[in-house]
This record gives sequence, C-alpha cells and structure tokens, in this order.
Amino acid sequence: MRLKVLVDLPRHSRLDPLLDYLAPEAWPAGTLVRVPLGRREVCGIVWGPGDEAASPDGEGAAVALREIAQVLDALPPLGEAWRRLAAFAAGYYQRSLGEVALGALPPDLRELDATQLARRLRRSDKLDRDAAKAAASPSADPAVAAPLPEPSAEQREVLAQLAAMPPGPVLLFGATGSGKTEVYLREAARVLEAGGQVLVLVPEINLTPQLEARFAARFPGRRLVSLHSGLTPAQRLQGWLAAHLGRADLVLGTRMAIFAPLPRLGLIVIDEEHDPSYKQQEGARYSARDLAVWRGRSEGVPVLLGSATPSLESWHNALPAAEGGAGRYRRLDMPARIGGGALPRVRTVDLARIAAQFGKRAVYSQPLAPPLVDAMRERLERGEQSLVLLNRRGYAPVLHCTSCGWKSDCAHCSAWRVFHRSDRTLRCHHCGFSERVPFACPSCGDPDLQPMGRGTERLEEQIAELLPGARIGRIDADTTRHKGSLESQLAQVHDGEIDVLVGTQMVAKGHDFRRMTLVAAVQADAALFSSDFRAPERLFALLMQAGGRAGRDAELAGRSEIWLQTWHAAHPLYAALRRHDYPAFAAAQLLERESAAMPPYAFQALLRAEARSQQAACAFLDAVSAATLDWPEAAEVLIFPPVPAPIQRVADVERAQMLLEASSRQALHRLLARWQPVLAEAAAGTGEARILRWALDVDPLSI
Ligand SMILES: Nc1ncnc2c1ncn2[C@@H]1O[C@H](COP(=O)(O)OP(=O)(O)OP(=O)(O)O)[C@@H](O)[C@H]1O
Ligand SMILES: [Zn+2]
Repeated sequence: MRLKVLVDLPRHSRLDPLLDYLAPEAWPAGTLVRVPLGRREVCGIVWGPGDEAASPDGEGAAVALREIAQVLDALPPLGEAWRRLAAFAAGYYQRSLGEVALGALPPDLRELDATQLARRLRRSDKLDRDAAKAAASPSADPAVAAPLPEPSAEQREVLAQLAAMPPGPVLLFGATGSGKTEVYLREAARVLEAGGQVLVLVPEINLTPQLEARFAARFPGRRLVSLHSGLTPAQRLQGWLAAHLGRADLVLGTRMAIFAPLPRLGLIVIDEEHDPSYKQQEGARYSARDLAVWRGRSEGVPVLLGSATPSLESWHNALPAAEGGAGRYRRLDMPARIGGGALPRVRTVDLARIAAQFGKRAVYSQPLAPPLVDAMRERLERGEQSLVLLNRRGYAPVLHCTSCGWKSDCAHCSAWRVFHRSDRTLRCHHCGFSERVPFACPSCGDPDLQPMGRGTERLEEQIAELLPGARIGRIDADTTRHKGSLESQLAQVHDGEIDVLVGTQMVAKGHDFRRMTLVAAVQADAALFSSDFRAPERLFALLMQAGGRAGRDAELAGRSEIWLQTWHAAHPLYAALRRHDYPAFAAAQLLERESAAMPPYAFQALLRAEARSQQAACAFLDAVSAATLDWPEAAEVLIFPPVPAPIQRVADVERAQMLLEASSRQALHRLLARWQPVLAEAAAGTGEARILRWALDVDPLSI
C-alpha cells in the first residue's frame, strides 16, 4: 500500500514535501520512518494514506514508487495535535511543512535508525527510572520541602478567577515582584494534580536555571526537563523523549520548546510574554508566543501570558471591545509588589538643565551627571549596589582621526567597526571582521586617533574615575563569551563583591538582585526618535524590567530609584514611567499606532532580499511586486516600494526589503498563500541579477 511521508526537502525544491512511498502495512500518521530520497536515506514522518488513485501513467509515474526503508515504531506516533501545530506554523509563517515539522525534532533523532533508536529508548528508560527513583527518595520527600507561601490577596483573587474561567488565553498583568511566578506554580500544581503536563516558556536560556530551580523545589516528586539550545544534542533528545513519552510532567524551555510533543498538555505559561526573543529571527520566523496561543486554542488548554509590560499586541488583545480593544484574551491584574514594597522612584536627569548649570562639558565628557554620581556614592557608602545600563558594548562605537576625519568603517558592511580597548581591536559587530587598532590613521598617517561616543568598556572606566574605590563589574556579550562566565559574574553580584554593575540589556531581565537600590539608564533617548516604531515599547519595557531589579528586598524598596538621563525630560513616555503607568503608556502608543494604521491595527509581512548589488535586490522585489499588483488578493494589501535594509550591506552582501501591510490578517494571508511560486520565479535570475537569498518574515518585529 501507499503512504504519504513528509520529508524535509531542500529549500527551493519545487517538489511537494509529501511524497508517496510503498509500505507493507498502514503505519499510523505521525510514525517516524526512514525513506530513500535521491541517493540518501532521510528521516520522514508518515502523514497519512498515499494516493492509491494516482493513475499509473499520470504525472510522477515515470518514477517508480520506492519503499519505506525502516519504520521507527518503537516510538509512539507524533499525535494529531502536534501535526496540526506543525501544519499551522508552516502555513502561517510560509515555510515548507517538511522544514517546520522535521526541524522541530531533535537533530539527533533525525539521524537514528531503528536499531539505534531502540538502544536509545532503552537507555532513556533507565534514565527515567533513575530519575523517578531519585524523585521518590526520602531526601526529596515533599513533606520536607519548603512550606508554601500563603498567597497574597491579589494572588488569591487571580487564582480564583483562573479556576472559574474556561480555558483560553489570559494575560497576567503583574508588576515586577508582584508574585507572577507564584501564580504559575499554583496553576501548574493544579494541572499536575489532574494528570496534565505543563509547558513553561522563558525568553532566555540564562533564565531557565533560576526558574528550573524554583519549579524543582516546588514539585520534588515530579519529572522536570528543559529544552533549549544550550543543551548537548543527547540531552536535548533525552528531554524531548521524556516529553513525548509523557514521562516529563514539566517542560521548561525557550521558544523552541513550543514544538515539544506533549500528549497530556494541560497548561502553557509564557513568562515575560513581551520579550522579542520569542520570535525566531531566521529560517521559519515563528513567534513562540503566538503559536502558544494558537496551540492552547487548538488543544483546549489554558495559556497564561505574564508580564509587567505586555506587548502592545497582547495588551490590545486583552482590552475589551468596549475600550477599543480586540477582547480576545482575558486580563488579570496584580499591581502590588509582594510584601507591599514600593516600586522604585523614577528620577529624570534633565541634561539640558545640567548643561546650563555645570557647563556643556559636564554633559558631553562625563557619562553620569553630578546628581547621579552623588546618588551612586550614597549607595556605595551604605553598602548597596547600583546598575548602570548602556546598550552598546565595546569601548567606543567609532574610532576617528582628528586631522583628516577618517572613521573606522567596515570594509564589508555599511557600518562602523567598534573600538574594543581590552584587546585593542576594531571589530565589526555585523560581519565579525576584526583588526588590530592601527598605530596611525590609515588615511593620513596622523597617530592621533580618538574614540567617538561610548560603549560599556569606556563607561566602566569612566565610572571608576568618578567613584574611586568602588568595585566595578561589567556584564555584556564580550565578558560572557565563555561558558559559565555569566553565571560566575552574576554570582559575584549576588555575593556583594561588586558595587557598581555596568551592563547591556542582558542584565536587565529576570535577575533578582537583592542589594540593588539604583538602576540608571545613561542614554535612553535614542529609542524615542528611532525609525523603528516598536522602539518606545521596548524602551519602556526595558526600563520597567530594569527597575524591577531594584528594591526587590521590601526593606530596601523605599530607597530604590531608577535614574534616567535625558534631553527630553518632558516626554510622555518618561512621564508615564515616573508614574509606573503602563496602561497610560500603552493607551498613548495604541492611539498613535491606530492613527498611523500600524500593528496591532494592521498586519505586516516583510520580504527581505540579499544580492551582490542593491540594484539586483531591489529588482527582485520590484518584479515580485509587479507580478502581484493586479491580483484580486492584492486589493486589500498595501505593497510598499522596496527600500534598502537598515544596514544596507553586511559581509559584502547588499540587502533590501519590501513591506506588505493589510488591515486584516486574512487579507494578508490570502496574498501570501499564492506568493511562493512568484517569489521562486522572480529569484531565478542569472549572473549579477541572481538573488542570493530571500526570506519572508510574517509579523516582523523589526522593520
Ligand atoms: N504569596 C507570597 N508570599 C510570600 N512571598 C512571595 C509570595 N509570592 C511570591 N513571593 C516572593 O516574592 C518574590 C517575587 O515574586 P515572583 O518572583 O513570583 O514575582 P514576579 O512577578 O514573577 O517577578 P518578576 O516579574 O519581577 O520576575 C519572590 O521572591 C517570591 O518568592
Ligand atoms: Zn562588517
């Protein structure tokens, strides 16, 4: 008989990834198999019965049907719900089903044959038995686990509401430190009790160990696995198998975990749902948050989205129709911090006033205004910590020549190379091109090369001058390159070995710094005037999150402060921030978005193209646009003219992009559904005009 088998074909193959194969019996859909494909043998998934009716002399009959080589039936088939999710994701994000479904399997699994799989499963059985034994051992007796905290009034109210609600997406809007995690734990307990599996997504791998520890401590008898890209392939396979076989009760992971097969799924939690890292930025550019909502609906399971600063999309979805929202999610609020701690006071340093008072040099040559330095010195004297945020690593973003004006541009990108003082290199953060800093200007020979602007390295150095005696630490992508270095640096902060921590946004998320009573953002203004319409939203979230690091100790909360240095002290974003008023900020932003017809009031897709020349990239986009314009499907879609990408050239490749916008998701998708052949055709130029790569990004986060 014939079976349809899903395989992962090369990207631009014109073949349907669902191929017919011969099989001696009707293996159920979702069964893993190995099939011959060309001269290789690859992993495939049985997707359903084959085309028995296909006439022997019809299309494709020229190729004799081949037989399924091996059936990996030691593994239970991937369930219907999982297959639906993969199919939806492929359709929605416009990728091939084979790529999405097979790409969602652990890479190691795709390589195994039936014998290896059987061996692997035996080993996995043993590991699972050991884990179960360890969980049941007296030292892990739930009776000796820490006593549960009594829920706060707000938590009680939220839990009661959740219990009374039909399953569906719920936005848990809770201030930083309001005890959202405790709500997740209680909801998880309820679901585990009823025999369900719980999926918890976090934005970053760095945050998984903390959360894992909390869940493990709360559910000592339960099997918990994590799924993220930091695992070895063997660990990833082991965790995936535990999820799929229904042995794992809790699955904790980053965005990739949204594709974990969970036969008893009972709850999905998305922590910090606003975080941009839920969106995959290559290949199938899916949003794990959006897929979670879809998966919850599809499987009739509640989805809990938590944040102190929800994405405007989620906020809009949770706003009742009567208030102009979409009314798709329920919303539950927890405005108060646990222990009644106050939220940190927000203080803006008006740089214009500082310049008038202390002179312009005080503003341009010093990273921190005098009142901020005083406030940090006070912390130092009291033995408290400060965090200074600057979203730019390196010593200075550009090095320049004082006599001829030469700047450290990258030979391969339309970008500056960043001056890194620690190893005296000029490094391009886009293509990686790196060279020793020249002794003299490459253009005129003058040895006086000067840094322009400031990155974290320089900030660290300048703070050391401003606060003599302070122990200063720095955490950014450069200091945490080696495995384990982030952990050890964070431990130093926790152990009080550091007085001032300088860092990029990677330190602003999730960490619980007990002695930190001051957070300062030294260059926040750029986001106010960015061409990226989401920049203010991200800035607000970053500052609230960072502020959430301060004063988590209720005792210290009273003197916790967020400091902002700005030239625009009266800006409404800062005004809302001073009041910790996310709803007001969101309302203002939504009003702007609505009048400009931008998301969440419009739906977008971005077509990116890469070619040897900008002209070729744009010609491709123009050709696609011209071929599409008179389609009925294009009537409700605005197709913008192609433009160079924000960073036009990276690693000698020119990049351009074209935006599509529609007022309804359906209208946009009707067009996209017909688009692929047009794209493939337009891309098939030759020579200079050949497109190197193109990619479609549905619901892009940055444009
Ligand atoms: N009901 C409670 N009683 C006592 N302590 C609690 C309670 N709920 C939470 N906590 C504690 O309060 C602190 C903050 O709670 P939690 O981490 O759950 O907040 P959160 O809203 O998830 O914070 P954030 O979003 O800032 O990470 C934690 O140390 C937690 O253990
Ligand atoms: Zn470069």
